[in-house]
Amino acid sequence: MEESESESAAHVLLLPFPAQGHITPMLSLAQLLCHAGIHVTFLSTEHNHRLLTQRRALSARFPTLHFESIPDALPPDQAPTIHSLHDISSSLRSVTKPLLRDLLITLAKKDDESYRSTTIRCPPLSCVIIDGIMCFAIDMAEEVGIPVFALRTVSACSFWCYSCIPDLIQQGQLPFQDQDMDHPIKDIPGMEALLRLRDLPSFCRMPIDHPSFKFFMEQIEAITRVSAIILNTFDDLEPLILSQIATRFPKIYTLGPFHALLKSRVGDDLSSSVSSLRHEDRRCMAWLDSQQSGSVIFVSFGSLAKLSRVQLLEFWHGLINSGKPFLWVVRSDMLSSEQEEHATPVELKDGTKERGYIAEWVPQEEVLAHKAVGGFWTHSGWNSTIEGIWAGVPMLCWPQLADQQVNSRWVGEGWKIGLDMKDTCDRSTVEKMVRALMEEADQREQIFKSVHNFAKLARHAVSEDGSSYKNLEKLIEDLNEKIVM
Ligand SMILES: O=c1ccn([C@@H]2O[C@H](COP(=O)(O)OP(=O)(O)O[C@H]3O[C@H](CO)[C@@H](O)[C@H](O)[C@H]3O)[C@@H](O)[C@H]2O)c(=O)[nH]1
Repeated sequence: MEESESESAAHVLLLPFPAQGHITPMLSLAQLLCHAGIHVTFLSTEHNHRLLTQRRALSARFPTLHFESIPDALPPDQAPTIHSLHDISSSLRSVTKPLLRDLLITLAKKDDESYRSTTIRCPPLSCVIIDGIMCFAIDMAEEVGIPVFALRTVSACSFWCYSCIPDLIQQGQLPFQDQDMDHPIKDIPGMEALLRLRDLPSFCRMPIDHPSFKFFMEQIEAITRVSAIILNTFDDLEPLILSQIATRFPKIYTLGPFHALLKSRVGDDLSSSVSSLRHEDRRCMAWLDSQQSGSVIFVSFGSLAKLSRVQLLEFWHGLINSGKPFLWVVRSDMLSSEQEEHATPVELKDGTKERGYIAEWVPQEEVLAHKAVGGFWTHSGWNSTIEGIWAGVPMLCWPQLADQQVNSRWVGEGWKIGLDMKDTCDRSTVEKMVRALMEEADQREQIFKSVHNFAKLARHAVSEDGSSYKNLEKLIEDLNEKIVM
């Protein structure tokens, strides 16, 4: 192969947080930048590097995309889930952080040796884009003198809510104890009439000295030091909140929905599975083909959610009692650790045959686009939410962690594109909510109208005249300019 050289002089290191919901948007961003000729070093922890089986295909498609790995302290056989945010963040700090410093120094040198073997000449590192919860990397990049941007993989409304937590503490609204969970939160600008205590990010339910609370507070403080924020949202979805964020973060690039912008810019032939850390059960697509249009409720709680056996069975009974056909992603690591980890209750699988399909992992974007799917029961992870909006599918929300509490409130009461059933999980509520989402004509029509409107706005955002498309051009220009400066 002849030696070629990319036109871009920019070389960006992308540092995702090691979990599916963070790797997927970061890898979409990597492809968008490489498509514009920018050199990208995509740095995963060793464990996830091995699981990214499509690395070769991606590097062949994008010659300026380089995959690198960095050790963490997790056992090699550990499933790709976070058992504890605290464990993973302390392993990143103790093991990954010092190595990252050495890597940044190496990549920042001109004529870097590590790329001599490749056919593309790679310029010295010019920018680091970290996941917004990998803030320990800011110190390293500052030390080496490289600008840092942050990709925040949550919605703008969640990001803004996180940013306002220090204010709520200062005003004495947090921490809260034995208070009515429906107590309104009035002091988050832009969402005055919307949130209740139960809608705040889940760590707000913990004592202020809990490691998770401290972890998030550190990130909230540190992220104010980055030069720019990138968000997987689009301007027409969260305009008021984005203007609030701009009062504290002057440089924001909204590029969402990432997966749709990727298809719009790079092409339709890309599989949505390139970033998957798990094996997909594609047989579910044939099962969907056999179902009536709009009849199926798709149930997926993302890559991290844990359920107790009681919750799992309540959900299952509720689904069965609703009488709706369902496609349900039940990961083998989904039962909480004190339960039998790798057991899906036999009762559940056997009893499902006639009424639904249970899968370990599915091609979610394809499933949401299938005509048989008429509703999406989700944990309100941001990727799932924005994928649901893009697909125009009404949502039922059962949030569990972190930002999910905020997203589900916005889905139910902000955007009115679904129903929020947070903090409940008994079978009769599940049955009632599934029926309400799938059957109640007036309500369904309202939700449909609203979600279809946002799906239309999302299509505009990623088109050539749209905000996300233009913001990407601006980002590329700015990344390239940094080299000249
Ligand atoms: O069978 C499945 C199930 C999920 N997915 C994909 O996995 C991703 C899941 O992401 P998300 O919906 O955001 O959920 P989590 O995996 O829980 O993501 C974590 O990261 C998100 C982004 O920061 C946060 O919003 C969540 O709260 C946090 O739990 C999505 O792209 C899905 O399409 C599949 O491809 N197949």
